Amino acid sequence: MAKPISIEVWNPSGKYRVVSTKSMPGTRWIRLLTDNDCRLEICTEAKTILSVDDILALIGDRCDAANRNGIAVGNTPGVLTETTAELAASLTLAAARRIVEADQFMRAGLYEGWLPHLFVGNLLKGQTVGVIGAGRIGSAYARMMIEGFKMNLIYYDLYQATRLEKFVTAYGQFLKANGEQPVTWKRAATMEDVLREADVISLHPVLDKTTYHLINPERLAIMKKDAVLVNASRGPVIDEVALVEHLKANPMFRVGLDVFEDEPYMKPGLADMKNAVVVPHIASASKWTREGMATLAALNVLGKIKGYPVWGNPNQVEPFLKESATPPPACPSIVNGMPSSKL
Ligand SMILES: NC(=O)c1ccc[n+]([C@@H]2O[C@H](COP(=O)([O-])OP(=O)(O)OC[C@H]3O[C@@H](n4cnc5c(N)ncnc54)[C@H](O)[C@@H]3O)[C@@H](O)[C@H]2O)c1
Ligand SMILES: O=C(O)[C@H](O)CO
Repeated sequence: MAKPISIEVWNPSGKYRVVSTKSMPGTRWIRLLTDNDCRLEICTEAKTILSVDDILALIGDRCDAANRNGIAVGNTPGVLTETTAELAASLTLAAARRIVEADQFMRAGLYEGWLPHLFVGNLLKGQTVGVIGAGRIGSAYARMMIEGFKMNLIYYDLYQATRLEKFVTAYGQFLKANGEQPVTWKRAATMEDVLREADVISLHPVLDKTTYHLINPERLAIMKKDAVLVNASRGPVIDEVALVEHLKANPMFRVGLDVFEDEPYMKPGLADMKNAVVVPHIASASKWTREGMATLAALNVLGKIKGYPVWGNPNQVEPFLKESATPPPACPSIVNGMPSSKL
């Protein structure tokens, strides 16, 4: 039997019991629930990852009907795209321009004056950015790198990224009309083509059996020796043991990682590699996104309680996020199609 889990309770006399496994940023999500007759229990345990036993202890045996009939599962896809893409772009720059190494050098008091060879890195302008998985985040990242740094694009996806291609074509024409070198795009026939050609490669596929260890020793071997590899998708997309070996053998090869194969742990040796920039799964950690996630999660719960239908497009959720407006009568995103009457 797991030990009791500490909680903070809002609106104790509320009719509907809502359990949040984490405290979340902002207060709108709390207000939305408590103003609508919910008793909100927020887990206040210091540990970040709750075990299944912990979650069972939190939910307790008071959700029998929900357990028997199946529980609606909601998510919050509409607010993560740009924030996650921006972190991938930050990792790209940090790795290409050796920001973390240089920062550590400076703080260690090692700087004795300007030197031509001090922390020389890679220029992005005019180079090729490779995107594997050109969905929502991959496409947003590609646009940032193309528009921001005038990089050419090569991408690999199972589907054609038509809007992205149109954007690059139009931006290329704009640059040309202004007397600048136009940017170009190419849809690669194979993932290997991207790995061979690109100077920067950012991974944005879903994690499934087709993308597990997508980056393996053979594929690392075909990448440019001074390439930059970024992963803000899911850790197991990279064979991290192979990556550590590759980083050791190729000091000019750099990576930026937001996610790890055995999260929260890193594979042995990774933490010692100066050519790796590592951050603790913070890609979605902007105030706007995290407050948006909390609000959308609360509205999924409320929508189910009130019997609202599911919103038509879970990626277009602006009407739910306006502080001053009443949210639409809908669940922003329910992924298992559980009807409201089942609650
Ligand atoms: N680090 C974070 O905090 C964070 C935040 C949000 C999402 N994510 C992760 O980012 C990734 C992308 O999310 P998204 O919202 O853009 O998803 P998405 O579904 O919009 O895009 C994923 C793309 O991957 C493509 N794909 C699937 N299998 C592939 C394969 N074998 N090879 C190449 N492409 C393939 C799909 O066709 C799709 O275009 C996911 O893995 C998601 O879990 C991470
Ligand atoms: O990785 C993700 O999907 C988000 O950052 C957390 O939900």
